[in-house]
Order: sequence, then structure tokens, then C-alpha cells
Amino acid sequence: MTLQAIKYENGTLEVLDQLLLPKESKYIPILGVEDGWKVINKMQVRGAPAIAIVGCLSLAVEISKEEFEKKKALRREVEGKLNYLISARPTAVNMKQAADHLISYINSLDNDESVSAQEMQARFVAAIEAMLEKDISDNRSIGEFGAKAILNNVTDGEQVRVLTHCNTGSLATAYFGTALGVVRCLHSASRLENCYFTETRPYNQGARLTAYELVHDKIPSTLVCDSTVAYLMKTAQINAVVVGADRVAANGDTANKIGTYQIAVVAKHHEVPFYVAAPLTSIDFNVNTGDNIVIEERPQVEMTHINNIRIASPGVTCWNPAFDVTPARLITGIITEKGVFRPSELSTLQSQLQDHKNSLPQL
Ligand SMILES: CSC[C@H]1O[C@H](OP(=O)(O)O)[C@H](O)[C@@H]1O
Repeated sequence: MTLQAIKYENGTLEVLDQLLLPKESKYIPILGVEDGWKVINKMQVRGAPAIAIVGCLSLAVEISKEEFEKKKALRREVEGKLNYLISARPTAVNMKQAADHLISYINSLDNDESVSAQEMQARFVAAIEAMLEKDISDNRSIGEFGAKAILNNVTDGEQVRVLTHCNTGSLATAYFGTALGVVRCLHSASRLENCYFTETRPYNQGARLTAYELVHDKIPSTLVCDSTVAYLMKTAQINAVVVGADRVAANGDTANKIGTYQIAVVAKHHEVPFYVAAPLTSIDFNVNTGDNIVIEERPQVEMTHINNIRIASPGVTCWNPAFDVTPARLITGIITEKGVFRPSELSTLQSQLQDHKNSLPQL
């Protein structure tokens, strides 16, 4: 078993085909942007941070093989390819944020007369490669902040029972994960009694991917059907829910995997703290509320078939939104690499958080 979704070294990129997990662990070579777009769009690679990292690395692979006499030719190619990669999936903001950052960076290199075309190419590729380590570092910070926030709500030494949804671990990021990183930190601190996680129909990120990660790491956990969540919170005294995010609006409304909203409603009813775990690159201050977030709808075959076996009657009509939006009023805290914030604090912190994002080593 491996938990490395992304393998990158010296201009060579491979990704784990997550459509085949858990039955088969197979890596796909990514030779350029077209390959990157396809594996993201088909969800062979998925997860908001992983989408941005694989998309940008596919560009790094492609331009590393080319020679640019003119800086402007390199800048034009980078801008066009990044805008193309954004189109692979619309809801997660991380690819758009990374593209905006990289376009700003390459424009600054283009405008710096002391930088040659070759140096511009090398520094641009290095900036993308830095995304891998930064994501892992951010995830470990998110994990520590999130575990501390959850443990602050219980008595000293008490072990906690948490619920998570979808897959937000090493298979959704460069490694370690966001919400699942919080679970890993609770387990490392010997404070996790059990992690309940949903199967997450129809792609089954929970049953196929989160189960794969938690079994691999020998973390105490229990798989539940999506329909079990309300009964679980009624009977199992869940201490906290922690989920990931694809796009957090400026007011804290959060787009995440379909089913997150109903879990938040049930958590509110049972007075269970509900946390969103996400890096700052998932916060979109250009979107005021969740009403403005585009929700991706996926092909209905993803509902009517499992492993190419039909489970729904031919001719059936389906609705398959891949995400929903949880209103900020249902969210206790947003766990980032800079700390845990109430949704209402995001807008007041916007300048600080924006400055931090801008201070990133160019990503
Ligand atoms: C670490 S955030 C992962 C985020 O992305 C997932 O969506 P998908 O599997 O469709 O890419 C889900 O919403 C997770 O919370």
C-alpha cells in the first residue's frame, strides 16, 4: 500500500490513479498539461490541494522540456496553460489561486530586465516545485491547530470520537492531509478513541480512499454509510466533526463534498462542534458568500454504476452535484495553517491572511 498520490522528481511526474483504489495501486505518467488536465477532470487525481499541485507540476514538466529564447513567449505560454488547467474542475479554488500567484510571479520575472529567459524558466519551475513541501508543512500545522481546538472542548486526557467526510488525507494533498491531518495528530497524541468516516457516495472517497489511509496508518476508525450520520451523532457522543474544503467564501460559507451540508445541520441539532480544515489557499476573498460558488455537476454514470456494474435502472434521471455549500452559521471554526478562525473573523483578518498568502515563497 502507498499513500503517495503524487510522485515528482527532476521534471518527471507520476500520479496514483485513484479510480482504481483500493483494488489496484497504479501510477500514471504525466507528460504535460494535457495529461494533467485529463487526470484532474476524470478524478484520477482529486482533492483541492492535490488538483492545484498536479496541475501546476504538469506545467512544470511541460516547460522544462522546452527552450525559450524570448521571455514574453514563456510568459504567454504559462498564462495560457494555467488558464486551461483551471477549467478542469470549477469548484475547488486552489488551482485558480495557484494560477493567479504564478501568473503574477512570471510577470514580475518578465519585467525584471536582470533576469534572462533561462533563469526565468528555472525560477518559475522551482516556484512550482516548492508547492509540494509547502503543502505538507501547511497540513502539519493544520493538523496541530485542529487537534488542539478539538481537545480544548474536552477534559484533560479524555479521548475523542470524531466524524469526517470524503477524503482529505494524503490522497487529496501532497501528504498528511487537512481534516485527516487533524485525525492523524489526534492519534499521534494518543487522544483519538475513534474516527468515524462516511463512505461518501457516489465516488466513495471515504470507503475507497479514507479507509485505505486509516487502515494503512493503523488509526482506530469506523466506516459508516452516509445515511448513518444522524443516528451516529444521536448514539455515539461525537466530540467534533472535521471536514475539508474546496472553496471558502469571504464570509466563511464553505463549498465541500456533497453531503457536508447535511452533516453540519445534524451537528448543529446535536450541538457537536463542526470544523472546516483548509489551507489559506482555499479561501477565496473574491467570493463574498457561498451563493457565488460554482457547484460542479458530474456525469450521472458515476451514480448509476459502481466499477462499471449498473446499480440503477436504465432510463433513470439523476442529479449529481459533486459539492454543496455549508453556511458559516453552522461552522464552529475554520482550521488553517495560521490558526483556527471563526467564520466572522475571516473578513476582519482578510488583510493579514492576504498578506500571508502574498508572503508565500511565491506560492
Ligand atoms: C483536502 S480537501 C479535499 C476536498 O476535495 C474533495 O473533493 P473531490 O474528491 O471531488 O476532489 C472533497 O470535497 C474534500 O473535502
